[in-house]
This record gives sequence, C-alpha cells and structure tokens, in this order.
Amino acid sequence: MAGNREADLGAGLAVKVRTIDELHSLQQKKSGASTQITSSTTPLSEEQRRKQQLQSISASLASLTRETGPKVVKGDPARKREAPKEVSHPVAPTISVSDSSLKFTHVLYNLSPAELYEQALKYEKGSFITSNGALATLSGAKTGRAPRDKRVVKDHTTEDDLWWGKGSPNIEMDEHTFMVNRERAVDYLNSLEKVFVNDQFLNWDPQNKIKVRIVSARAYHSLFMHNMCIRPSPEELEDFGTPDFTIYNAGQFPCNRYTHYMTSSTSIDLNLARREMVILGTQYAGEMKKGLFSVMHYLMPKRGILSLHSGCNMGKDGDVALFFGLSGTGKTTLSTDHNRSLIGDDEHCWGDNGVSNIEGGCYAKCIDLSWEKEPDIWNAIKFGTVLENVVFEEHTREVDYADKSVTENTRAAYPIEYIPNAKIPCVGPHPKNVILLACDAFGVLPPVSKLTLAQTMYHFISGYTALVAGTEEGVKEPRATFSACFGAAFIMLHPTKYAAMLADKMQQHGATGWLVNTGWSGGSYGSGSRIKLAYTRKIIDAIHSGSLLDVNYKKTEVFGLEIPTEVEGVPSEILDPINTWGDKKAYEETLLKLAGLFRNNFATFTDHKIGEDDSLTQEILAAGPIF
Ligand SMILES: Nc1ncnc2c1ncn2[C@@H]1O[C@H](COP(=O)(O)OP(=O)(O)O)[C@@H](O)[C@H]1O
Ligand SMILES: C=C(OP(=O)(O)O)C(=O)O
Ligand SMILES: [Ca+2]
Ligand SMILES: [Mn+2]
Repeated sequence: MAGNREADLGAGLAVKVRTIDELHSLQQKKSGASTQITSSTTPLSEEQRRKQQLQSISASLASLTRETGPKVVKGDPARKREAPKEVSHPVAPTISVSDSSLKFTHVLYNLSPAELYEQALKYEKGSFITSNGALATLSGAKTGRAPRDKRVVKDHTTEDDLWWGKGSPNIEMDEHTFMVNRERAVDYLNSLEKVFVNDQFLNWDPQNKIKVRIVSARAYHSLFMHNMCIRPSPEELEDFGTPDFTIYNAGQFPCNRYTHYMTSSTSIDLNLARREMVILGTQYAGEMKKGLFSVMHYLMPKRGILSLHSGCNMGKDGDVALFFGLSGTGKTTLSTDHNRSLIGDDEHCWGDNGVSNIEGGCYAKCIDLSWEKEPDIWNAIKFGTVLENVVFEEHTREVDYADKSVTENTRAAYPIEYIPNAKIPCVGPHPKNVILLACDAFGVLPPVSKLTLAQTMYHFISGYTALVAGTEEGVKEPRATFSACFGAAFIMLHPTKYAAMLADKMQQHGATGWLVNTGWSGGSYGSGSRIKLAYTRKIIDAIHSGSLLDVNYKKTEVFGLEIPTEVEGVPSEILDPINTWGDKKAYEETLLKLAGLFRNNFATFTDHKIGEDDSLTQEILAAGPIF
C-alpha cells in the first residue's frame, strides 16, 4: 500500500503530456457555448451555422465596386494551429483579379474582454492595465466628438423626413460620396491582417430591439462596444442572422480631402437607406455610440417611440425619473444613485409600455473622479472597463483622475451591471419626474425650479447649458450653448417633433418637470463656484421622494421660475441665486444677458407648431423669459 501511494502521488503530480505543446493545449478548453436549439425548424449543424455567420461577415466586408474583397476567415492570425481553410467566396479568385482578393483577413468575432485585453496589450500602443484592473487606452488625436464632421446622406426619403439647414446637426452628403468613403473604409479594414466584429443589440425593449454589427480595427473599439451595447447570450448570437445596422470604423485612416464634401481628414457618415455608418479619421470611441443614438432618433419616432438623450433611474416604489442634459451636466452622475436602481445613464426610449435603455453600458466622465463623491462609478472601474485617455503612474499604474495632460474629457466605459443596483433588464414604467439639467456657467439659474408643462417644453426645446470643456473638440472653457432637445447633435427630425411627443407623454402620464442647475452659484464661471454635488443630490432626493411638491414656492423675475424656499439638507439662501451674488447689479445684468440669449435662440422656433394643439404652442412661446 505504502509503495503504491508513493506511485499515485507521483502520477498525480506529473502532468500527463509528452510535449510542451500538449501541455499548452490543456490550458484552454473549449466552452460549450452553443446550446441545444429547441425550435421546431430543423436545427442547423454547428458547421452550417459557422458558414452562414462567415458569409454574413464576408458580405459586410465585400468591396462593392470591385470583383471581390479579401477572403474572410475566423480567428486570430497569431494562432497558427487555426490555419485558414474555409474560403467564403462563391467564385474562386483567379490570378487576373486584384491582389486584395488573394489576401486573407482574419475576423476576431465577439471576443471576450480577456481576449480583447490581450489583443490590445500585444498590438495597440498606449494600452495598459491600470492598478484597478481596467484597460487604459488612447483614442489618438481626437479626444472628443467632431460634430462638424458628421454627415448624413440626403436622398429622396431623408430629404423630406430629416431636419436640414440652420441649427440641424445633419450636414448633407450624397450617396456617391458616401460610397467613396465606405469603399475607403472597407478597403482599409480589408488591408489589415485582422478586424474585430461585434454583433450586439440596442434597446432593452424586446419588441424594438435593433441588431448592430460593428467592424473595427482596434481591440479598444471592440471592447468599448462590447461594454456599451447590449451583449447577446450565446443562443442569441447563434440566431443573430443579418444585422439591422452596420458600423465600419476605420478611424485610424483619414478621409480623402479631395473627396467632395470633405472639409477635414475626419468624416462620420450616416446612410439611413443602407443602414450603415462609416467612420474615417477619428478614433474617439464615443462617435460609435452616439452615431447609433442618431440612428435610433430616426428609427424610433417612426414607431411612435420617443428617443431621449437622458439618464434614467427608478426608486423602490417604481417611480421613474428621467435626467435630460447636455454633455457634462450630470446625467451619468445623478442617475447613478446608490438608493435607486439604474436603468441607464445616457440614451433611452419612451414608448407605450414605459421606458427602456438603448444601451448595455455607461460612459462616465472621470475627470476629478473620487471614491468619496462617486463611489459607484469608482467601483465600476475594474477588469473589463475601458479607461480612455487617463494618466497613470508608470510603475504602480495608479490612475491620477485629476490629470488633464491628455484631455479634460477622460472617460470610463463599463457594462451597466458593474453598477451594483443596475436594473436588469433595463426597462421601467412611465416616468414620474422629468428633470432638465443645465450647467449654468452664468450662475443665474436657480439650483432647482418646478416647471409647468409649457415651461418644460420651452426649456426642452431650448436645451441650454454651458458646454463644459472636453467632450466636443476645440472647447477650452465653459460657454453658453443651446442644443435643441438637449441633444441637437443627435436628433434627426425637427426638434418640435420630439417636443410634441414629450408633451404628449408627460401629459398622458402626469409627469412633473423640473429644471436643475448643476452649474455655477455665487457668480459666473471664474468668480462663483460650481454647486456642490452633495447639494444637487439632496435636491434630486427631494424630487424623487415627492417632498419638493409640498413646500412653499416663489416666482423668480425674468425667467418666471417657481423656486422652493427650502430643501432638506440644502442651505436655503442658495435656492435664490441673487442671495449668493455679492454684486447684485452684476447679477441683474447677467440675468438679462442670459435671458437675451434664450430669446435669440428661441426665435428660430417661433414659426413652428408643437403638436396638434395650438394653445400649447402659444403657451410654450409665452413660457420663456419676460423682460
Ligand atoms: N452639482 C453637480 N451636479 C452634477 N455633477 C457635478 C456637480 N458638480 C460637479 N459635477 C461633475 O460634473 C460631471 C458631470 O458629468 P456626467 O455626469 O458624466 O455628465 P453627462 O452624463 O450629462 O455627460 C461629473 O464629473 C461630476 O462629478
Ligand atoms: C459621450 C457623450 O455623451 P455624454 O457626454 O453626454 O456622456 C458625448 O456627448 O460624446
Ligand atoms: Ca451625452
Ligand atoms: Mn454621460
């Protein structure tokens, strides 16, 4: 027995392999990702399914103006044992066709975060693991969106459907130019040894789910979209089929300035008829998520569903709040609330059954992030999270969130379930409160005011904020901005269309509108200071609990806003901004200056009717500042 035991021990400790290669082959086992299909139709064999998938990807990457593109094969070119065997082209290329068709492009299909980390760390300069486990990446020369380079194809349908001209974000291009850029992007992607393909979903409302495919050249982009879109289950992926919308992200490669309509080396092109988007000349990952948001702003209203640039959360009693606001006004920060479940931080739909998040992740600003102020966001920065453009200590890899050396617009993209109280699936009932966030750099808007429906519409259409530096290119300090529907950069139809839908839904479901200034108090930017996040949170708490409906109000001059005289946990004197200004005359002047800006901005909307109801249009026009 004793002798045998020794032999057993020896056998148990030694690995049963004969070569090092065999040993390495033991390390990674195939997971049984594919489950038994229980549908009534004849199930496809694993091989048939793979073949269909490859054909679909191959079709996405086909160069439309050439005989063929390269051969598409699945798998990492670095893994020699998966030598390309399968060729998906219907016709075998002959030597008379171009060289590109003789080449192989490997497709890295829906890789896991761990695999994407390895790809990024091995092949993409500027990729590092930070001490919290996140993947730090650099987005290159562009660290914010480029709205002046966003183009939309004007064709016979979009010509009448979309909002064009002054104030519209839709810069026109023609179909031919789109195809020139598309071919440029596809050729660039096909010239690479490998591309990443993500097949994912948008919209948690099962009846209005959209299938998206993202073809990109960087693991960073693939991981970003893995986090930001809804992740399919293995079964859903097997049944994915043809995508409803495809992004070609060739961001490392510029557009050609000799191409008609091009004004810089960057172009983000949307073709609604082809259901495609092409990105050239910018690697800022936010373009992809916001590009898809634009698509939803077109598709959803066609179905009677309102698309919203808002955060959304829900209390224990099922009370839902929407947080509208431009970049940097606090949608992500304030919808991430330890006492409430998070439905989403940025993009939602409001339909007949309630609200649904469009995305599967959050994209938080992380400049000056601290555990004390934003613990949930801090804790979400861990393995799997993409940390864009942050600076870290070279040895410990500890992130310095205060460092703006690369950009002010540093970001973290993480799956929504990284927030502990995320509501999965990300849907909820009809909203009770609609909170309009404005970061007022002039420091004259009250920290909170209760709005009438007409005022809510007036401020929704105005979409005022001081654009905080960073998210859009070339903005170095806060500046007053008006952006219709708090998202003019993303809306596709005329703002009054969305406004009419919002008014209708708010009326139907009895939602209360609020205006919350998360910006300056005690003076304008430069002399005053930003309202403490802790105070804003107290104000938001009082809105959620309903207690703010039961306090006394007074009406402000000029803007005619109803402001509470007290809010629990907030010093009463700051509730009326005039109290916080030392120089009262300067306050009056600044107030009138801002009112003038509002009036000028709204002039473009005065000729438009909002919905069917003429009296509402008149009320909205009267709900602006009076001076
Ligand atoms: N009073 C305040 N309310 C909300 N955010 C504030 C406030 N003061 C400072 N901030 C900061 O402003 C930023 C808001 O950004 P974020 O929530 O990402 O905006 P959005 O999601 O609307 O783009 C965060 O960095 C947050 O810490
Ligand atoms: C990513 C963006 O959204 P936000 O700043 O609203 O979070 C953006 O506007 O580029
Ligand atoms: Ca946004
Ligand atoms: Mn945000």
